[in-house]
Amino acid sequence: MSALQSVNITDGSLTVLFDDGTSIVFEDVWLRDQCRCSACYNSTTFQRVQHLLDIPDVTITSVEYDKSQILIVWSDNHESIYKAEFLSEFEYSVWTNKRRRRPLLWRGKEVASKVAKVHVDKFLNSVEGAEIVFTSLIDYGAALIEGVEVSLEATEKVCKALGGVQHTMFGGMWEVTNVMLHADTAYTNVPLAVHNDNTYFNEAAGLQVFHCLEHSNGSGGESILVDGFYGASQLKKEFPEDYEFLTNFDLEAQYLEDGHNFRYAAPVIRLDKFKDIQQIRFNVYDRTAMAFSSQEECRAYYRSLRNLSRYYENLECQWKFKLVPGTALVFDNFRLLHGRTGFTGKRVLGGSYVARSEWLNKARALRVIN
Ligand SMILES: C[N+](C)(C)CCCC[C@H](N)C(=O)O
Ligand SMILES: O=C(O)CCC(=O)C(=O)O
Repeated sequence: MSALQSVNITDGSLTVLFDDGTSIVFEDVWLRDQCRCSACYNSTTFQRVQHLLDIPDVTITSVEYDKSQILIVWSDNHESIYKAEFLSEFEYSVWTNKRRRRPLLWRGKEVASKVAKVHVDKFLNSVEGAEIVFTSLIDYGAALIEGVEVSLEATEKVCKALGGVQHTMFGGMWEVTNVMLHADTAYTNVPLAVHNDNTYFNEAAGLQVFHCLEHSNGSGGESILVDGFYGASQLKKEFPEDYEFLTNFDLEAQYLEDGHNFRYAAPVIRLDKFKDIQQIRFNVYDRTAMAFSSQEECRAYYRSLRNLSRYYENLECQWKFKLVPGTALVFDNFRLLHGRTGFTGKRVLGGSYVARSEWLNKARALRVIN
């Protein structure tokens, strides 16, 4: 941990030099906003006591410090203490790097040997087991939970431990069979090209959990996963203008069913403020018929989607495997695309969605991510 070396008041800000050479300039309003005294901060709820508009317009009157903390006396005679360890977290590159992720991109079945395979008892009953699963979800976007009793109830316990059952119009825990419970081809036995779910929701499901509860009197029904971030990264290298288009153009998607008309438009490749890929929303089936502002925009739409899709449809980029009863697959619906081969016979897929906020919360609580 960096110790304080010097502290200087420079009109309206404080320049703090740490003994590792790091220098950070803090504005007075920021410092007052971070005061952690009992009048300014509720240490039980981790919330500020006062409104932003009630932060007084004050100046720093005096500063005292040693290696581990700073005492500021304000022009309204309020006193604030700041620990060196707290302040050191706000060096911009340190602060931003803590929030950036570096997923381990993968291409095809090589990932099978890398994703976590954890027994359900270890996942549910040990911190280590949970850490392994969430680390695999962060690194590769998938994990396998083995030894799960072949029932929806046992699968639900896994979904809850991942962050909770996310309820949508499809229900909470669902059983997917080739019976048209909903107006969607998932409830058939036809092949499904790899896709992300819920491109028509304002926020897509975070995780999907698939547990094949039964497949009898038939064949096929293999699951397919592909790393959506890998494909998008390849598109950026080989077709940069298409990448640019798909990170800016709002593609509209829709889900229609009796009594339901979900519709949402967003980029197929969503970037965060660091220009890192944050989400893929790729589903060839749920696209609406769109009007375009120009012929060029229309042709860019088809060209860029097809170029991206070629990575996702490239068999060398796909991990194809048969889910068997007892093993629950969990994967990141913001990153991985999933699909299946056609099948015959009776096939029952149990599972649920898990909201992104909820599973990232679990991963953060485990300190798998910041
Ligand atoms: C069965 N389960 C609820 C998982 C999916 C339901 C259909 C999802 C739709 N095909 C989409 O891509 O969003
Ligand atoms: O049946 C499967 O294996 C997957 C179905 C699917 O893609 C979905 O439910 O979104």
